[in-house]
Order: sequence, then structure tokens, then C-alpha cells
Amino acid sequence: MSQPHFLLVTFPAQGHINPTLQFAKHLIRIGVRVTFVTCISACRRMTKVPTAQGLTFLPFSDGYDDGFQPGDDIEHYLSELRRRGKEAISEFITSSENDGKSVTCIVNTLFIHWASEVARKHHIPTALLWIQPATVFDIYYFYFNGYESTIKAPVDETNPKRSIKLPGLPLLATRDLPSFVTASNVYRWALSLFQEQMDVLADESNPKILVNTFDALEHEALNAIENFNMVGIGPLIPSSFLNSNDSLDNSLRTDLFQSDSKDYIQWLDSKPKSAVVYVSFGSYAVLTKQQVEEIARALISSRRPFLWVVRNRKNGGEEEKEEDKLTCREELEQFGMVVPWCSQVEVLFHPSLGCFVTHCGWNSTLESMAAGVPVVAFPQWTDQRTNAKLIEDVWGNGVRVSANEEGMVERDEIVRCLDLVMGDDKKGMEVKKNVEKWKRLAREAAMEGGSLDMKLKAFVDDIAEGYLLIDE
Ligand SMILES: O=c1ccn([C@@H]2O[C@H](COP(=O)(O)OP(=O)(O)O[C@H]3O[C@H](CO)[C@@H](O)[C@H](O)[C@H]3O)[C@@H](O)[C@H]2O)c(=O)[nH]1
Repeated sequence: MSQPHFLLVTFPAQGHINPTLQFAKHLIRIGVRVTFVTCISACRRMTKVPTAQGLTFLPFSDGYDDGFQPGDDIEHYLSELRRRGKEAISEFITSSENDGKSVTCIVNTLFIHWASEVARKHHIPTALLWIQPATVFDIYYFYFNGYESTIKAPVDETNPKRSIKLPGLPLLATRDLPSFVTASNVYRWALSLFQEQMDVLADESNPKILVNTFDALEHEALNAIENFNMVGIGPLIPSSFLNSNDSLDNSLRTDLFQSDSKDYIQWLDSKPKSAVVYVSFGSYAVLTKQQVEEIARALISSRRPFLWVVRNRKNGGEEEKEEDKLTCREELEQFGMVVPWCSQVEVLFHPSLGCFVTHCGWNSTLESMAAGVPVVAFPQWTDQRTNAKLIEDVWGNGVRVSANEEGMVERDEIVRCLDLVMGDDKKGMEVKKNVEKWKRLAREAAMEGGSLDMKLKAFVDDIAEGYLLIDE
């Protein structure tokens, strides 16, 4: 049998590229040839373009080779990404056939559902790599399949703390929903992308949805939808930190943001065990100046050592403006370090880490879980709100901040949460116990021969045996 050849197509963002590269790593390990398709803009920003035997990078131009800039038209950007992406994939498939390295499966991640149309045209099986929790997939599915009015029902005096019941999911409040399905969503383009993704899946006779999660974590959510076969093939996180000697790991990691230096690792080395607060809001979120000040003041009054990632605009290609600079930087630096970017997984697995104040991006959530770090959940938008709910109420590995009426999380509230998760009272101990439990289960899933390997192998075998061949 010839070597399977998978095309992985991903959106040019750090939170999308990271799990897809991890997915590529596991595929390569079981003998799959991988072509990784993403935009030139992402490749240009990469600190290094990943290389490994069995991996080819295929950058294509989405017409925005310098990246999407503030002021650009999102609708135009998305339609060019789709049009040019489809062309690039189609050409590649034809040339691979001519070279005798035919593509056997196309895997698309979030916002790349149009790759399925190309797959269908070329009679190639396809799968979705869902890079958010299964619970979030379910919420979108139910939203587009009969539950929109339940999800959007207004909160009023008769029902001030309304709970939303969706099949197989915990009770949810409005603040727990992905922001795009709420009545106040202003990002219509985002909701349309999720709708198109669901439509594509509904059109397939046997849709395959691979989810970056694991069974012990989201068993009910993985099985909440009768029509779809969802398989947990996570956690897709670097594995060199899980003590497995994985040489592919380093070669398949890249950053789209520059860090100054790695001084912060030496600084972490100098701190006591479980003492440091790590603060990061991922690669997208932009906090208001006032919110940044509240976090800064909280870190100063908490008097704990901290490492805080504050992405400056310069890091996104723009000059940092005077008004973006922190007003209390000198005072802050008495206690901790502020860096523009860091090697987050290395930081989370450092013994001096005591807690992670996070926006609850799904990668950050899984990484903190595998590292065994308690969380202060500080969600901003999209899936992060659901992830925060799961962290606080379902998995119990952290606590969630509450915002005031203006949506601001005040400094005292941040300090309260830090004291809770880092302290030794009942709540702190309970969180630490759960953290240990999830660390064990996440590592079990990710270790060699664990559920990740087994389920991925079964999927690749299905493709090789033609079970997922698509309808004409
Ligand atoms: O200084 C830093 C900060 C982040 N990271 C890494 O960058 C990734 C960030 O991913 P994530 O935590 O998921 O956050 P976002 O970049 O914000 O990801 C977007 O994409 C995710 C997957 O769809 C969603 O869950 C998020 O809500 C969405 O904002 C993680 O792997 C981090 O380890 C670093 O290496 N260094």
C-alpha cells in the first residue's frame, strides 16, 4: 500500500497553527506524509518555518501577504482567502497526482470549511479538525439546529439568572456561551463562518470530526450529537514536556510573534516552587487600556512574582504608541517581568509556576491542564467564555473572574481569585486536587499508546481502507 498523504489546511493564526502542527506531528509519527497548507503572511512571520522528514510546507497567497491589517475589510479578506486557497489546493492535488504522491485525505481546521468543496471535486475524503472543545462545537450545532431561540431568549426580571439547557451539556448562562451566538454579537461574519461549517458537515454522508479534546474530559459532549461522529484526538500539545523523547517536537514548533530573549527562564529558575503568576491573553485579544491598568495594579498589590505577556503592537508589525505603554511599569518590574511573547509551554511546565491568569483560549486551557497549573479564568470572547465555565464549574481546575457592570474586571476581584487558587484554604485545595487529576488524565491521553495515538491510528486506517470515501 502506498504512503498515505494528508493535506492539512489551516487559518494563519497562532492558536490555529499550533494544534495543527501538533496534529501533523502525530500523523508523521505513524507514517503519514503531511503537506501543511497556510498563507504566506503566516510563513513570513514565523520565527522558523517548521521542517521535518515527511512534512512539506505549502504557503499560498491570500492576497494579504503582509497580514490582515486594522482597517482592512474582513469580508473581502475572507472571500479572497477562500478563492485563492481553493485554487492553491486544487493545483497542488493535481500536481501531486502527476508526481505519484496523490493526496489521500484533506483535513481542514476552523474557518477553512471550503477545503471540503475541493476535496469533493477531486473525490478525496475529508475531515474537520475542530480546535475548540467538543462542548463549543455542540453549542454551535444546537444553535443552527433548532435551539437558536432558546439560546437567545432574553434575560428579564422574570428570569434574571436564566439557565439554558442543551442536550448532553451542563446548564449554561448567557455569559457561558460563545460570544458569536449571543444576541449582542456584532461579528456577523464570524457567526456565518460557523454556520457554513455546519452546513458543509450536514451535506456529508459520513462527516468525520476530530476534536482537540479527550474522552475523559468531554465524554458527554463528544456524544451529544446523534448525527455526527466526533472523535477526541487530543490534547494536541507539545509532548517533549510530557517526558516522551519526541525529536519531532522542536522542529514542529514556531511562533508568529517575536520574544525579546529567554531571560525569563533564568528568572523563573530563581523563584520558589509554585510561586509565580503567569498572565497571558493569547495571540488575538486586545484589552482596553483601563483593563490593562487594573491587571497591573492587581499584580502589584498581590505582591507575588509574575510573568506577564503584554503583546505590543510592534509585535503585530505596527509601532508601539506612547499611550499603549503601562503607566506603572517601573513599580511592576519590582515584582515580576513583562515580556512581549514567550515560549508558553516551557513557562507553564516550569516548577516555579503557581497559577495561570488566562483568557482561556483552548490551546492555553489544554496546556495548563497538562502542565498541572491552576487557572484564573479571564475570558474575553468567542469560545473562551464556555471554556471558563467548564474550568470553573465542570472540571474545577480554576476560578473565574467576575466583571463589573461596565464589563471591567477590577483589581480587587483579580486579587481575590489569585488568593483563592494560590491559597491553602478549602477552595484552593479543591482546585489543586482537580488540577492533579486532570494533569494525570491529560498525560494519559497524550502519552505514547494513549487514546490520542489509538484514535488517530484508527482514523488513518479508515482512510487507507476507504471507509470515508465521499459520495460523487
Ligand atoms: O506568549 C505567548 C502566548 C501564547 N503562546 C501560545 O500561543 C497559543 C495561543 O493559543 P490559545 O490559547 O488558543 O489562544 P488564541 O491565540 O487567542 O487562540 C484563538 O484560537 C483558539 C482556537 O480556536 C481559541 O480557543 C481562542 O479563543 C482564540 O482566541 C498557545 O499555544 C500558547 O502556548 C505562546 O507560545 N507564547
